[in-house]
Amino acid sequence: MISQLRLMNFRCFESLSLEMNASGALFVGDNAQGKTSILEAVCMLVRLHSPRAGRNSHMVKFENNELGVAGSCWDSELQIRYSSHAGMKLQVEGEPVDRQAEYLAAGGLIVWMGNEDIELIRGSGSVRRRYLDFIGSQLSLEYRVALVRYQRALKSRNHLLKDQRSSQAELDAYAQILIENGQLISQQRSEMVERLSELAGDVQRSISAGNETLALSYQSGSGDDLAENLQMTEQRERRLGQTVVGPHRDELKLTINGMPAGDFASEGQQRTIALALKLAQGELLQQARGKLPVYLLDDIFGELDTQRRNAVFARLPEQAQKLITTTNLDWLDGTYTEAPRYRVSSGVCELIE
Ligand SMILES: Nc1ncnc2c1ncn2[C@@H]1O[C@H](COP(=O)(O)OP(=O)(O)OP(=O)(O)O)[C@@H](O)[C@H]1O
Repeated sequence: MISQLRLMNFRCFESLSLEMNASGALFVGDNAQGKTSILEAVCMLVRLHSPRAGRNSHMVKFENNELGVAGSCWDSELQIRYSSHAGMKLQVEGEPVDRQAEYLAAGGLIVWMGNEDIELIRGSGSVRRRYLDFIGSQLSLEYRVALVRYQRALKSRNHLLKDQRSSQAELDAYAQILIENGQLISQQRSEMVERLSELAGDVQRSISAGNETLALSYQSGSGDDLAENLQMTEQRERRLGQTVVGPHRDELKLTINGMPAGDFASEGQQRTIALALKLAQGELLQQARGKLPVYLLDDIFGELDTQRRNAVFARLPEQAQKLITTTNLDWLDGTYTEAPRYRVSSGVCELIE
């Protein structure tokens, strides 16, 4: 769990210092006041990952050069400093660490739930691959390392494929990195999807009162043999200037009652599927890692009908720390009363007595 969070020049916060208890907190405020930024900072601190910033520089408060995020997570004291000229500087227990993998070894777990999760059903395959990658990276450091290597090699190989002068030896060298790391990624994604399908199917059944069958399946973008397929497609790849086989072309297929969810699920069913996928993520992480994730719930409860809201609360582990943002407390009918409440306004966060 997170017991302390400190921010400096993060988004609209010049500074913030929060002590948190095991149950979590409710952050209440109008739109654009800084609620989501607090959850984003927690996600950065624990996983070095922002669910919404394309670039780290976007998180630095306007007209400043450097941001700081620090805090106490799962009994480790963590600190991030970032500036565009010096990049990311990390510390664990007050000691600098050079590698992100070393920082992440502290091993905190996060589930982020937000209204944009509906894109998991409606959006492109990249949204679903990111969902799997965020889980995979929390399940094993090995997965994260393979993913980073794969993505770097893919970028370099695509660059070479666009250049007529690039040599076969160079292309082969990058293909080898894709093969080595791609196999691990495919293998782990396939195992993850099998377990997620069971868990998400169960959540969907409980939220829909047993009426709906949700199933997940993994469709490999590598074919049966990535090495062979890379060789076979190389001429086409040279023409197109990009690598066309590999895990970056994987799909996570979602079906509801046997039909593709993106094409046939109603708006309400899609919302339930999005919840089911995220709740399944939490259950998988908990089972595999033997500890509870922190749940970051970004403004979802005001949007949900009572039945779905109750179903989500019933499914969230009681002991898990939950950080919840909301624009109003109208929905809070005794469901979640024990957590401290904070008012967030123009980048200032104050405890509501
Ligand atoms: N780098 C930045 N520096 C300063 N302010 C920023 C930066 N990035 C975003 N903001 C601003 O911070 C404010 C808070 O954004 P945030 O998304 O945290 O609000 P919110 O309270 O969650 O709003 P909503 O309820 O609409 O989701 C917004 O006004 C946004 O424009």
